[in-house]
Amino acid sequence: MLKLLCCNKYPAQRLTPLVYIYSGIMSSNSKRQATLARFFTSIKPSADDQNSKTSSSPVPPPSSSSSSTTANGSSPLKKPKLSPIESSKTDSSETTVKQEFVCDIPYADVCVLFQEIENISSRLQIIKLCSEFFTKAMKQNTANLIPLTYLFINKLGPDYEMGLELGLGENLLMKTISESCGKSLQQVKLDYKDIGDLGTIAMNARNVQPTMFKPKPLTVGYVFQNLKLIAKSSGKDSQLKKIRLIKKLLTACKGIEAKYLIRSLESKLRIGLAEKSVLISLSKALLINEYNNTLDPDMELIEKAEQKIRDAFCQIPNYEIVINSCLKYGIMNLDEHCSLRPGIPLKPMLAKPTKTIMEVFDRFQNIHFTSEYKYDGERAQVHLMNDGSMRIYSRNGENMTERYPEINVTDFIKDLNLTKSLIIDCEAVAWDREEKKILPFQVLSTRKRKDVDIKDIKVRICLFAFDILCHNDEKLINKSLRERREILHSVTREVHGEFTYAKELSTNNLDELQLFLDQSVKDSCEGLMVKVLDGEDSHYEPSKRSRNWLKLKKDYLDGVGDSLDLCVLGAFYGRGKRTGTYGGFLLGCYNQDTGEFETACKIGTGFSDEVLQSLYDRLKSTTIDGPKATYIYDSSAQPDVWFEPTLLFEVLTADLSMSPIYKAGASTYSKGISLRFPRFIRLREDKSVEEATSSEQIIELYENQSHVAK
Ligand SMILES: Nc1ncnc2c1ncn2[C@@H]1O[C@H](COP(=O)(O)OP(=O)(O)OP(=O)(O)O)[C@@H](O)[C@H]1O
Ligand SMILES: [Mg+2]
Ligand SMILES: [Mg+2]
Repeated sequence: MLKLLCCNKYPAQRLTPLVYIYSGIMSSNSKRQATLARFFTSIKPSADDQNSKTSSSPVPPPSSSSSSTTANGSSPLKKPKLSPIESSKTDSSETTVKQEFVCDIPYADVCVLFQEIENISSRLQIIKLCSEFFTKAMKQNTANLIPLTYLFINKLGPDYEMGLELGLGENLLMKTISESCGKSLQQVKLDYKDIGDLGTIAMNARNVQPTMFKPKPLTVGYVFQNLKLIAKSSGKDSQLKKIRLIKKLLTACKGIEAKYLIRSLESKLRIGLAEKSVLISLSKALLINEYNNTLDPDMELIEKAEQKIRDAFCQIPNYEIVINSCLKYGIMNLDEHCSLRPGIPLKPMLAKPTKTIMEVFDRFQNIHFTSEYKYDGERAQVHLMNDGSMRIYSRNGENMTERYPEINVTDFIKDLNLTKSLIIDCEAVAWDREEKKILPFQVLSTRKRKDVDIKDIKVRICLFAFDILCHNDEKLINKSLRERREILHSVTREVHGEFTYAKELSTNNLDELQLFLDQSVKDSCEGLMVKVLDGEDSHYEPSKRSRNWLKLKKDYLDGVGDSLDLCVLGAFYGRGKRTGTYGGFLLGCYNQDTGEFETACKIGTGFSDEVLQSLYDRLKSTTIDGPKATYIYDSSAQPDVWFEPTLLFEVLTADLSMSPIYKAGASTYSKGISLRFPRFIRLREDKSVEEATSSEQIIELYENQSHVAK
């Protein structure tokens, strides 16, 4: 049915003969391909096409924000649009893409597809449906791919662009559904207890609601732009603005649309569509398009293409740029044209935990390695751009430049005539200027995160640099660490107490390494980072938790080797001294395959009275009536109150054990894994809840315990 829908709606017949004529002259020359692609995408539709489109997809609701609609509400159907090849530059100079998305595809078609996906479990079948959908959509206009991809992966743009997060809370959504679908709030709440899905509740309510005027069909472009407006609503009336915009969309919803609209607003489609499947489908559609529909790519080729997209995305986490580069240069040539650039935060390389120095030696037998102090602050990726401006990004790509107004990267550059741009990887650490020493992480976390006025800064920071990833637009990640270090030292200079290099030692003597580890702790560090120094294994691997970087944290050597960052899912009321606040919390890890939170432990140790009070003040407004459908828990371990997932605790554990009650990793193991004697260390403000320790990581830590490994 979907096939029919798509075929009728986006007629390809007119393209087909041209494809055949031109396929004879196609070569791998990407420029020629781009010219042809431009030609194909700019073909004006015939009157027939327009009519068939008009009959199946009438005018979208008028909106000042919808550029696909004219003032009188008529749709400029398939007017010749610029393909992304023309409308969006992907030159290395470009850092932000200011293109509004026009996409006339009926939103109902997307929802029909979502429903089909929800009803099937075969990943291959899902990929087939998605890639067919993308292929059809591309025939109409290749630019359609961008809003579609974002809708499919529950995002509105790159993570590093501020203000594009949805994930609206259920209280706001319940209020809006009640107001726009003619149900009392109490009834919506009761239904929610019963059904557990606001999307279904909104759909059911919409479908029995009498409507005076037949709403105009929604298009993908219109929905996408309004979702963006909702996410971007800020200021004192932001809640009202959001509600108004959601109502406008909801009243235009028909059939199953309200269900998926509400779920998109929650940023959880819950149809079992993993981002990986979307990327494979996207790769397939791009390959088919690239070969002008003459190729039926096999899985091996598709997975190769998908890997290219993933690799590019780790360096430029922006689907718009990555997709446009695929269209312009060809997916297999992506690595030559789409790589890291100053101004866009690449995904940082991560390390694997180890529990003993011996483990390090086992891993790095016959390998040149180097050790650096592991500073305990926050990751800071410092960018200098060609226009002389600078940015500092956090571990998850958040722009933190405002947080550090006292930092001026040009102060640390040896010769500004020779260095126009760069990206360096550092740890920002609180620094005592009088005593000239490192201050604990807790001091750093007292600094405001936003709107920092340089006059008010009490806690100064020092940047400890440990890597350089790009210099004068030349990417350095495929050079050895030894070479990168040399470049770092040759282009920057130390400014005491503001910018220094991470202390390093290259030795393969066990005693010397032990002394260096002990010294690092005396010097207020967490331990060491041990890294491969030469050869391919020492290349910088964006976003990878690599075995080529090992962390050795002194405090955790007796436990599982590392701390864990778990999401707060619920709480238990305090008794005795803790009456009036929460006395304990239910924590969970994040399953990246399913998007679910799996309970891992109850925690009540490590909190001061002040911390408990501030946690109470902060968490009580995130209370929800019952557990979310994405919480995997056992009924014997239910907390007194449940929360929206908003906050991570960094916790320490004596060890990990199999549990009859907790569910971490339970989708892979017959039983779940839980933390024994968990202890709160601190809040993890620089990670989003999806960046919580994953179920996969917990399984790995569990299996690495000596008694389990045996
Ligand atoms: N010399 C160094 N080289 C690399 N990273 C360092 C160094 N010194 C400090 N770091 C910090 O250590 C971090 C890795 O260890 P850490 O245990 O703090 O990770 P995390 O932020 O808790 O993330 P995860 O637990 O997911 O790995 C890096 O992301 C970086 O912020
Ligand atoms: Mg750290
Ligand atoms: Mg950690």
